[in-house]
Amino acid sequence: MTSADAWSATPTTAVLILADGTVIEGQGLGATGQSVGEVCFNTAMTGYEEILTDPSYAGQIITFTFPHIGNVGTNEEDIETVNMASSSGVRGAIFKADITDPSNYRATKHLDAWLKARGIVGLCGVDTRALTALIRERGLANAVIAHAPDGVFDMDALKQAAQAWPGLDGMDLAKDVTTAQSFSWDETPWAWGNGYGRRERESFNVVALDYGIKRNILRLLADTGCKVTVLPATASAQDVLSHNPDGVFLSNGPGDPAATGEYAVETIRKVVDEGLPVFGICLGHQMLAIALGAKTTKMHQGHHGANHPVFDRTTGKVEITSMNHGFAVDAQTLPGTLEETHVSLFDGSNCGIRLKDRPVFSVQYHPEASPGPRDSHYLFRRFANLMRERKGIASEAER
Ligand SMILES: NC(=O)CC[C@H](N)C(=O)O
Repeated sequence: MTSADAWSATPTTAVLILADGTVIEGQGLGATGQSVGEVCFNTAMTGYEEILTDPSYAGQIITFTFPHIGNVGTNEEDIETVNMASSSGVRGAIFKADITDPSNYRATKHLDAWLKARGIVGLCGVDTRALTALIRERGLANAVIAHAPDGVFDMDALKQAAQAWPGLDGMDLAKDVTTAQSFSWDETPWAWGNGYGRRERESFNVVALDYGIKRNILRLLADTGCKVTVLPATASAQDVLSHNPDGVFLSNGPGDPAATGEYAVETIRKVVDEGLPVFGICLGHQMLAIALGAKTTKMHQGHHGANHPVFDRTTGKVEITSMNHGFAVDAQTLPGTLEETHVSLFDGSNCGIRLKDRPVFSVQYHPEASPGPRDSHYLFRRFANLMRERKGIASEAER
């Protein structure tokens, strides 16, 4: 069937079809073809390139609520993906307005061409407010996004594909985006890119477990004085300990933490038992919680944006954070050994934990931002202080 409307000046060349049969029509951008995933919405007003290259979005189609996306083009420095060999990132992108020509001195490519080159299907000319309202009402939805320049779509087949997709619940995607080989961050060509990491090194030897790690995490760890060795998600505790780390970092990543737990949980548990300082972000936070006896749940609409207020129970301070998660740690299931340190001021959901008797802590949000505010960068310094403490070195100011 053709859905191009003879009365419309802009014929339909791309569609989004939700598993319940809802059809949203617009104009295609980026790659042609079709892709299946969970539709979420991100409320950030800046940083679309960093969002689109965050490996945690694997299996998801992002609706940008900010209407003008693409105005500053794209460049090589704002890519957050570290494992460039991984192809399984974001599944699609939805914008309100068509993409204008870039107007920024850093731009090297138009977002449309960039999406095409990365195989990301795009849809624009859509009422993103209505789509966001729909997701808020009905919850995160499985869907197919399709782009066909001739405007010909097999709607039934697309709907069936959306219905047949099992969804993120129970899906392990960290194994798809993690690095195949361990590597040292210092030796990667982009490590020194953005002015981070130039600080004189202290001798912190940090192992980062890569479940879908972002570049800015590595930059900030380096900036805090860490020499970072990145290991694949499936690394055993023995692998981790063979590097003789001063601390272990658990990264963000895509998919359902409960499904990722199989190989990661045992490693995390053993590392914690060793008494090593541990710092986890997002998926790393969720898996740390699972490893220590708590449970995670799927959220109704998730948190994706750059202005989420979080309350730090330990200091009484509020920080504005960057978030990207569709699962959350159920605070009701935290064992007595764990303390809830941070909560979301939007919905009260858990945003941070720490072990009462060990140097182990994690947060649900993204202190590395990229994009987003820098309020939470202090957590990297907190991690460094835990390592200093263990080595008998005096702590430095967190903020
Ligand atoms: N950014 C992340 O690490 C996301 C964690 C997990 N995949 C979630 O959606 O909750």
